[in-house]
Amino acid sequence: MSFLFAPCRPCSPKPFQILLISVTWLCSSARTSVESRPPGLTFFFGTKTRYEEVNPFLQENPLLVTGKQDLLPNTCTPLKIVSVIRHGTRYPTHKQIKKMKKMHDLILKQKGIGSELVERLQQWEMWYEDWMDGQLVKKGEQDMRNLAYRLASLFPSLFTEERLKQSKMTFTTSSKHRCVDSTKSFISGLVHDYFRFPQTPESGLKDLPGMEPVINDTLMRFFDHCPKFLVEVEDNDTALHEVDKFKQSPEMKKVIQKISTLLDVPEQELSADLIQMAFFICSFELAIKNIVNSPWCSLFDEEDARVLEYLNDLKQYWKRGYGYDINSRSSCHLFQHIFQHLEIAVTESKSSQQVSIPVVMQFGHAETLLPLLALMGLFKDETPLTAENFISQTERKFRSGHIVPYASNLAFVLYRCDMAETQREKYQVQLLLNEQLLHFPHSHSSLCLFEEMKEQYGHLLDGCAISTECAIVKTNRSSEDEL
Ligand SMILES: O=P(O)(O)O[C@H]1[C@H](OP(=O)(O)O)[C@@H](OP(=O)(O)O)[C@H](O)[C@@H](O)[C@H]1OP(=O)(O)O
Repeated sequence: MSFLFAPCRPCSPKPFQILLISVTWLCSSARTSVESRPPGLTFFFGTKTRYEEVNPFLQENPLLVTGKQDLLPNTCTPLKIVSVIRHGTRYPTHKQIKKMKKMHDLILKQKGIGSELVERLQQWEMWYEDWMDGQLVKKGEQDMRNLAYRLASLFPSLFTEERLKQSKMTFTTSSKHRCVDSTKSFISGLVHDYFRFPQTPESGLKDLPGMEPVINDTLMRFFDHCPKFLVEVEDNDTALHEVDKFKQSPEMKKVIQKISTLLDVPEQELSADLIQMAFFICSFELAIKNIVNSPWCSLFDEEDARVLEYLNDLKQYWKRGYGYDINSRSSCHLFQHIFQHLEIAVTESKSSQQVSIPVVMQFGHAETLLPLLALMGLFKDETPLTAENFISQTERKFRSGHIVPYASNLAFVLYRCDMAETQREKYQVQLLLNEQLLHFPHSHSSLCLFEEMKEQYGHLLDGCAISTECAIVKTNRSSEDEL
């Protein structure tokens, strides 16, 4: 979907603005058709972005497979697919739901006749409840079922009924309920939607050996098991100082002023966090309920959306991406695990054996994918994202909403090419992100010889031991030095 210009801002009823009201009315009436379509903010929601934003054709047909022409020619046979998949669309976390209530209460306590927008916001029902806490929503289940159907359709020689029955597919997941439920939905999409096994209560997945999710947080939540990351980033209040600084930036202050005027709420009662939360309510209403004209969206225009997107991207950059080396280094075990799967398949193929596990599906979080992508050098900008360079980073590569929306997925596909002129060229790997070809940074090609990949990433295979990378190094300063 080409994002549309933002909906008109309803203006507050002040006498001197009669002329502006009439102009604004004309503007809004001209844009009524825009109001009836998704607001022009949908590609700025960062990690709260719908999957459909990166593949807009899915809005019309969620089962449409478009990438077949991008795959290797029939002279090359897919041997294995290893994927890392973010869970589907989810509810806000309880942390965010608390902020939602605070923001909505600020608006509810407004007395007298406010603007039409304030009234719409006051009439809006705060339907989010603490129990939701990041759980997968129905749309998220559908995200996963549809993704399973599309991946199987893209690689029918890998996703065969025979392999399904012989439990030659593995499904590993983070322990978080949204990931476990995403895995179950993905499997159900394969079994019932793609292979069309009858979906009856008794035809549970238990009848299919090996079709149960296996929880492995060492792999899918590696950041929780890396002491150096926990101490230096997760539990370090100063780690996100660039995020904190941007919350006080001129760009953010301008957004706060705008919202203060629109809501007639004193600026000192607002904050970047609360305004980001209002922006996220717009995203959740769209992603979860497909509400395209939420009053929360009418608070923002594209200029605001770009600032709020950058605030979220700064968090992801410094907490999950290139901000600190440990963010990506903590994902080495996952990368090595993926590569090992490919290497085993090459070995099996070279000895003319059947590939033992041709399908490896792994379900995690945005914070599983972002460090892994950073480790591979993907979406790296020349200049770090900071609180000071919002303007110059307008065309940045690191835009979390374009990389890790809900249901985002990174796939390594191993092929055997029998017509290859040399043994070195026989095994090749294609990289796909969100079902689209992704170029390896070292070659700017989406195709890499397996041997070349081994050479390019050898430093991660041999020189990145989690026990060393995640160890907390005690400084040898004496206690006096620390006084
Ligand atoms: O700001 P919230 O609470 O939504 O942040 C979540 C993470 O959501 P995200 O920032 O990625 O939109 C959530 O990642 P997800 O991929 O599972 O949605 C993460 O698991 C959760 O712990 C929160 O991350 P945080 O870094 O602890 O804020």
